[in-house]
Amino acid sequence: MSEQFVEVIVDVPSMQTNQAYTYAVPTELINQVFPGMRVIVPFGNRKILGFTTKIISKRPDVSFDLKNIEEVLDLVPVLNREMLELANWLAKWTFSFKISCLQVMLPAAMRASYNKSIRLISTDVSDEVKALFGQEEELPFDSKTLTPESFKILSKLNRDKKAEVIYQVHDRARSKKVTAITNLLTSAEILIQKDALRTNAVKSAKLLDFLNNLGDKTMILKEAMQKSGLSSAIFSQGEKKGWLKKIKVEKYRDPYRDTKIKKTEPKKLQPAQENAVTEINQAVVEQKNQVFLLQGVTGSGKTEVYLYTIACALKNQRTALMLVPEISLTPQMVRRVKSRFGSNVAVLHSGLSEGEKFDEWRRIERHEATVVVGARSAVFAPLEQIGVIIMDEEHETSYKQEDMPEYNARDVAIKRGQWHNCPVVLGSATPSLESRARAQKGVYEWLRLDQRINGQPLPQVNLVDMRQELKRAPVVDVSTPLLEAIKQRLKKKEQVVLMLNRRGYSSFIMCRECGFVLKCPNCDISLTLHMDSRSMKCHYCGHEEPIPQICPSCHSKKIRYYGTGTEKVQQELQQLLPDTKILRMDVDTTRRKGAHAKLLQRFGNKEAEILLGTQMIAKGLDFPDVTLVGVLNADTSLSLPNFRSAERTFQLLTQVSGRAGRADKLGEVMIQTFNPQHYAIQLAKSQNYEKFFGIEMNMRHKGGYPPYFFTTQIVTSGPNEADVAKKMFEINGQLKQILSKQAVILGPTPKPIMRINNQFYYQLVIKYKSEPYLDEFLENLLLTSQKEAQRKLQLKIDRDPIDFI
Ligand SMILES: Nc1ncnc2c1ncn2[C@@H]1O[C@H](COP(=O)(O)OP(=O)(O)OP(=O)(O)O)[C@@H](O)[C@H]1O
Ligand SMILES: [Zn+2]
Ligand SMILES: [Zn+2]
Repeated sequence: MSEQFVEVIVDVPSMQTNQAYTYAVPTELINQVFPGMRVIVPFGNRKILGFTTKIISKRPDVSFDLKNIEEVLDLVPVLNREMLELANWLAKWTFSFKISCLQVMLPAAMRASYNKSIRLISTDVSDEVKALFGQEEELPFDSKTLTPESFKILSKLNRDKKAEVIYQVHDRARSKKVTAITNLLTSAEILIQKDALRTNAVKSAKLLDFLNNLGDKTMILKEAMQKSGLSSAIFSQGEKKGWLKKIKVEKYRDPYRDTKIKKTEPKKLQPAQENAVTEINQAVVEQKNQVFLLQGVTGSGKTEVYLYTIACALKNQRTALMLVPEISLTPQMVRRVKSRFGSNVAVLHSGLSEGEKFDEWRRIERHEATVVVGARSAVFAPLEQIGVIIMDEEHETSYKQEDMPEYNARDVAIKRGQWHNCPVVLGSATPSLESRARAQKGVYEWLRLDQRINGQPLPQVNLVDMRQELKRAPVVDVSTPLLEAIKQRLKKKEQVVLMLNRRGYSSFIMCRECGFVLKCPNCDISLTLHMDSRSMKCHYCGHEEPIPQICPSCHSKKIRYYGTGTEKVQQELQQLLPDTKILRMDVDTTRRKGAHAKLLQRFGNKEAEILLGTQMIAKGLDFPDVTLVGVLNADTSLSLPNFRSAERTFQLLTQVSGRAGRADKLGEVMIQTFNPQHYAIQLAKSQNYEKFFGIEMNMRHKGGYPPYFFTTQIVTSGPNEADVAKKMFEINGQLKQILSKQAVILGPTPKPIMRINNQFYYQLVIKYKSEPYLDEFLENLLLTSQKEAQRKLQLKIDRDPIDFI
């Protein structure tokens, strides 16, 4: 008799379970299991989800009995060979567990949910316990639904073997079903039924006519009611008479069902665009894997270039993947792509519900959508035969995921380009130093768009020296020159965008008498003032408390808030400009689903003159009437202890400046700064990326930072500071033995925010050029660190970290 076995990666994120486990396939499932399917398997005393990675037809040589897989959740594999190999690579590259890499590729709805319940297996229990169960045989067993006391009692029962815990696995992936009708009658039968009707049975006659027209098609009931003008009761009667059948059919949850999008035609390309398109399309047609850096100033028509290359891929029977940062997935952007490629487009971003994401994913998987536009995780979209991969704003840090697996979508995009033999286009007005340096060396093909469309000049950028302003007037957020400029634009009925740079910045409370600052009790960070909820909140652990009226330390009443929040600026501005409508866009006003899109739409409809926001307004916006952009505080991101802070600041200022004067009206930018001499600010003023690149590369060279050196960061955390520090010094010692003289170790040091949620964080950073033993050492480190779970120590390894803070 033939036997089958499968290798399964189980849903237990730990190093010990990082290797595949072998299970037997029960007879009834033989030849129904393939690599890349989700299965439910017994594991210890539980049942859990797993992914099959390999089918084996020969019994493995082991001394123990192999357990059977319990259930197969998928009819066809949900991960193909490319994805399985990509997951292996990703796990190694990012020092992550295989299961985390497999899960990250699928929509959240396809992860299993686990329920635990507890059941009594002994009658010898206290009255307290009996009361707890009441009439119930089982109770849900988790610390969220139970009170802490009940949870303790039940846990003890389990330890005393008087109760058992039952584990259940659920597949959360559900398609949406709606009622549809099918006709059960032939035309001849319809005639007979009609003849038999009484003359006043008008509605039945109408239904029969409708069915006759419907023929053998299936129609969603709602639509049938609309088309026929008949009520659902009439259709139900028809069902009883045996004329029609009601069935359930699947309906995609379409996030864009309410948006009507007109078809648009490609624009006539300008010469620089033409040149870029020709180069990229040649690679598309020849199926040549090549990475392009498309460096184009803001408003130079990069997006139009992307659309041309997507069209070329489709013409060659291939698909296309376009990645954009979450924040620029604006309705404007989606509209631009959908208006060109219609229902071929699937959109994936975090604003969609779990169900919508699942349905978009399946449209791609079933080849019903051939163009994907999406944020970071869309890089794993299950497209086949990819003809071109595009990454807009390639320098954006949001392409890097913070949690395991800590991947950079740029690396994954390039990897997928190799698999599909297709070009990868990295686009930006301010490329990351890494990419720009590779273009210089010829590793990437370098394409440039140096002019704005129609030869429009880049906006004039002026600096406002806030040190001078301070001498003239007390602290204000909006300086006199900026306020004057705003007033002028308002007079001309033009629009203004104001940005408050909040990176590493927040408003906090300080006592003017004794200097006391209100801090989070769990973290080493001051609490942030939130006017909307009238409370102080910790941005790291969520702790919340009332705003103090008197200083908790010296009881003085002179406690007040410092720093600038968008709300405070809005209030201040509203007082200065009472008749002006100001829209505020920040985390607080965009929390609700679709709020981001609505705010932009209102601004686009000119319902407000001023859009005031955090960096989320810096990207992608294309509004023709915006002629003034103001930056309230250019410096906050400069002062962060981060080797990329100049690069970040330059990029942000250039991006936001690019929002001004994009159509036929001239644009102007005003940047308020305390460091007008700083090269990042000066070069943002002259909008000279190339010069900035030269200076910054020099700085990186001197400091030994990327792109000259690679970096890897190791972070250990735990509840006991001494344990954490000891572990880090231990690692430091081991590293010194395997690293060459060329490598440098920074640290170990406490992280700038050392304590978060009562966990202590220490880090060290390795800077290196080429270290043959490093990867293996780090993999081993991860493996052994798992055994330290008793001391509750956590270890995280981050290759190419975005920053060290
Ligand atoms: N060939 C063209 N002819 C006419 N208009 C064009 C052409 N290409 C692009 N445009 C228009 O010019 C404007 C700017 O183009 P686009 O948004 O593609 O620039 P971008 O380089 O992506 O800008 P940013 O990086 O600032 O977001 C858009 O309104 C776009 O419709
Ligand atoms: Zn906190
Ligand atoms: Zn005080």
